[in-house]
Amino acid sequence: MDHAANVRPAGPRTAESPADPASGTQRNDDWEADDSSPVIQVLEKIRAEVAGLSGGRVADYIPELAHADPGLFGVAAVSAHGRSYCVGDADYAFTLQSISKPFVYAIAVEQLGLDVVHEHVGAEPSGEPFNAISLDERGRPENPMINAGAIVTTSLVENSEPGKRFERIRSVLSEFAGRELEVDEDVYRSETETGHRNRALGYLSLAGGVLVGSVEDAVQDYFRQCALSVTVRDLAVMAATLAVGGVNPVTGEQVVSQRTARHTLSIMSSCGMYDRAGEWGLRVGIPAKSGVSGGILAAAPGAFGVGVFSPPLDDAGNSVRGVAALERLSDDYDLHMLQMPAEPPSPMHSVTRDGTRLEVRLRGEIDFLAAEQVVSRLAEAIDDSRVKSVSVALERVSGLSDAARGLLAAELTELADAGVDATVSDPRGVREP
Ligand SMILES: NC(=O)CC[C@H](N)C(=O)O
Repeated sequence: MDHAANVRPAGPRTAESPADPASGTQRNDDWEADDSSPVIQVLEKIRAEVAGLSGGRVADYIPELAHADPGLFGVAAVSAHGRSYCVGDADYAFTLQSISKPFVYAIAVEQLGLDVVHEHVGAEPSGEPFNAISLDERGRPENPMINAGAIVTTSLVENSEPGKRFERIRSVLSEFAGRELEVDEDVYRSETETGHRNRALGYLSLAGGVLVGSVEDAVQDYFRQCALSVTVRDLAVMAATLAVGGVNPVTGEQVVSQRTARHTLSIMSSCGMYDRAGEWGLRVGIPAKSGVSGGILAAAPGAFGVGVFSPPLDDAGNSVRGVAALERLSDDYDLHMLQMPAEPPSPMHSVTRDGTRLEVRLRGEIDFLAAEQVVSRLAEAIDDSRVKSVSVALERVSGLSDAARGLLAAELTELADAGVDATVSDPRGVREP
């Protein structure tokens, strides 16, 4: 493969601001930071720190992958609002390999539902290498992130037109990336000529009664999904799409449901790094997926999508510099998913008492936790003999979750039962489901 031909021209590197920088919620088509951005400086610092790490080996069991230059390194981050930050060999194209697995899992879950998918494949970390020959006691591969489970997951993807299953996979993965992804035919050919262990895993799953259709069809589509060509920027957009509930933050397209995105992040966090999943959870704590070409995709929920690329792998098959870069990023910038969240602003804009009347003005997005604060404050009015009436103002509320709506309604009933006259002003209609 001619790697020079694989270098895409750099994308637009404008420093244009989003249309409404103050809102921070504006979707950005191709908004990419320039070198002066402090976020770029953060990524540059991480690149400098990991550049000297020399361990690891470039994968060669797929012969075409052996040509990769071990010195390549690229990292990209895309924010929940679609702004992108790229450093190093960010436009170098490589193949997705196992990073395709969570996305094909998302397609299967979206089409068939979680329960049907997991009749065919487990959801437990295997503690074994990605190409292990193992099925659980029910005859299912242990999870959809190891090869056996991924081949089964691919076999589950439905398409109304027979033989067009891969086209469906390619098109949804392209929606995740926000651009048309294409197969690297050299890598595909190289794996189909040598990937007999994956065929064996397919037959084992067929014998277990969990692979649907023909093994060769499933394995062919699996090899093609692994050979889709991407850059770290693509990985970061794909990760950001999972991190923000299935909506691509660059194109604005809802690719999968919020629930499917959450299921996918769950599987990535328990099984995405093969037999290093526990260590990864401890040191990085960001749902992630690695691939043997040297890519790692990491999705920090609600915050960032990150893509890293560096071909030399450790003995679990994870990029050595990629792992080190994500460890630093997580630790230095508090991206661990179990990091204590910052205290959110109070949902009460003001609480005032005027004689016998208590007025509570709420603000922002009210979720279950915020509503719990509000109802506990309203409940104090029942014990306060000075208060005869309560007014709750929702003018500044931008949204109420179903759970919050339920808590508020129950507390208003409590107040009424206790003889406190409660009124709600809701000019924006946020109490309507
Ligand atoms: N870990 C990986 O990236 C493995 C993917 C590769 N296509 C294989 O099946 O062996």
